Amino acid sequence: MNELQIGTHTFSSRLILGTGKFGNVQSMLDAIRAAGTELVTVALRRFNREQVEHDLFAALSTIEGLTLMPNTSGASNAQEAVRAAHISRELSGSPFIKVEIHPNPQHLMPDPIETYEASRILASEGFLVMPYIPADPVLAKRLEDAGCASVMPLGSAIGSGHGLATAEMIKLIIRESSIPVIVDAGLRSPSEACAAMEMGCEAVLVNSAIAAAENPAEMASAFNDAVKAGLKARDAGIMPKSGSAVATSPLTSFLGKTS
Ligand SMILES: CC(=O)[C@@H](O)[C@H](O)COP(=O)(O)O
Repeated sequence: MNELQIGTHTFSSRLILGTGKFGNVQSMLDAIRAAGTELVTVALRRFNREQVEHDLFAALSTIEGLTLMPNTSGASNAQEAVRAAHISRELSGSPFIKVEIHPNPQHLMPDPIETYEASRILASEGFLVMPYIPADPVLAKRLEDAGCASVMPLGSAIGSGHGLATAEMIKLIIRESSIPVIVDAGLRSPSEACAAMEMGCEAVLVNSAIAAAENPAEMASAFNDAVKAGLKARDAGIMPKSGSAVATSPLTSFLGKTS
């Protein structure tokens, strides 16, 4: 199966995990392994420079081949996000940064203006910028032109479990985009991840649906299967929809005689 290419990096897995909301560190590590994921996002505010042996960064480094994508969650404007990105690169050594600027805790919607500004600056500094954005095709194209490595439109509000509420807008983004489009946020069940892949997304980012499941590792494994199934179906060529019924019985027999 073909690989996910983000900037100069390639990944076999199309499932990106968030590391928040897990009941404990072991549950998070088990879920990451079960998901087969190679890229996880971590909020910068959760790195702990003073207690390396206990912190999340140390725990994640026990998983071989795992790449970190620090995120700027907690930043309320471009200036704060850029500062967070600089610190995160120093601490993690990762070239990836998920620009996440949502100033209003009531709905956590990304601020498109501040997100664009931070992404433009960080891309010009050589970061592999993965901005979390509203499902807006115009903004997505502007971010691509600004040098972002991918765009990550929301399926629905973070942690809401409302799935692919923005599906039609995401399809427009995919149609216009030359960089990977990754659905980030709102997915509730593996079937939605499968649908996102069938639709043409290059990957999905999931946190709440896995961390809040009764059995996070089993759910991570189910998402892993679903993402693979969606990609496989897309590559196999999904039949077009028809406005009317199309009989499955052929009008001519195998011998070429009319039935
Ligand atoms: C962890 C992270 O980056 C979240 O902000 C992300 O948007 C995931 O959303 P869900 O928790 O809805 O999967």
